[in-house]
Amino acid sequence: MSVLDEIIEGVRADLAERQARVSLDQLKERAAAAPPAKDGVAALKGDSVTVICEVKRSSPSKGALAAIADPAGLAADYEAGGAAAISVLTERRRFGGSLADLSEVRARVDVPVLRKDFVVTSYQLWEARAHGADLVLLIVAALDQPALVSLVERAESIGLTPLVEVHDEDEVERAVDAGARIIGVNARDLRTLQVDRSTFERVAPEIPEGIVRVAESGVRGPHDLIAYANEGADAVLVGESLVTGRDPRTAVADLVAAGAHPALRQGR
Ligand SMILES: O=P(O)(O)OC[C@@H](O)[C@@H](O)c1c[nH]c2ccccc12
Repeated sequence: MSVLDEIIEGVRADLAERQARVSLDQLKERAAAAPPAKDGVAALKGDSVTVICEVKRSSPSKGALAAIADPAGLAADYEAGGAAAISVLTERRRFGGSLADLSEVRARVDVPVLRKDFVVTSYQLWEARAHGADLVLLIVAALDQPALVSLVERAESIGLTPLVEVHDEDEVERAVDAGARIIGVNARDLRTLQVDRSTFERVAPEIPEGIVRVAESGVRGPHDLIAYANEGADAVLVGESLVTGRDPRTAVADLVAAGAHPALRQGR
């Protein structure tokens, strides 16, 4: 069994517990009371390379990264540094996250918020919306094609913008066929946890014009952002280097400044 399979097994067990506690109707009521979803595509696309900053306590590859007692405070620092969106890991067992983190972050920031989890059923989309998410991660490697297609459609129909994650050329084709408007190329293969920064360069050219291209994982600082930008990234998604660094606000500001450099505009 791959790491991804193991994670999903745990996600399904936790999901069954929540489903027993909160009915879909209740979730839909909460979603209806949530503030309307913000436009995720508009937030990520622009003249500059934008930065999505992640709230992540631990990871399967590295274990504990940061305690993050105040996820909303961290998100506020990210926003003050110029983050275009905030990603909140809500998976509990391996990443130490929760839907409460998502709600707290949502209440604090104005930029769009992404629910980062292992979504396998539309119940989780309603949860995301009920807790104020604007974007939701859908991982191609975790879903068969009919499930991917229906989750993309359902997400859009309830106002959520899916960020569809791929890590090879075949998965790009599946994401495009499913109607993705934002595709994230993850340099970390979730089956092996290996990070390979050349993945983006190889896979991104397969993403058709007009779809937002996000480079995910392995961004240590401005030089990695610039490399991804030169390979065609519209946005980068950064977690570990921000949560383990001393000054997240300044670290984000440095990334945002690099992403706004006029030299990057050529060829974009
Ligand atoms: O911490 P990093 O290397 O900066 O990576 C962030 C983000 O890309 C990573 O957390 C991630 C990308 N896709 C995922 C899917 C599930 C869980 C986590 C992820």
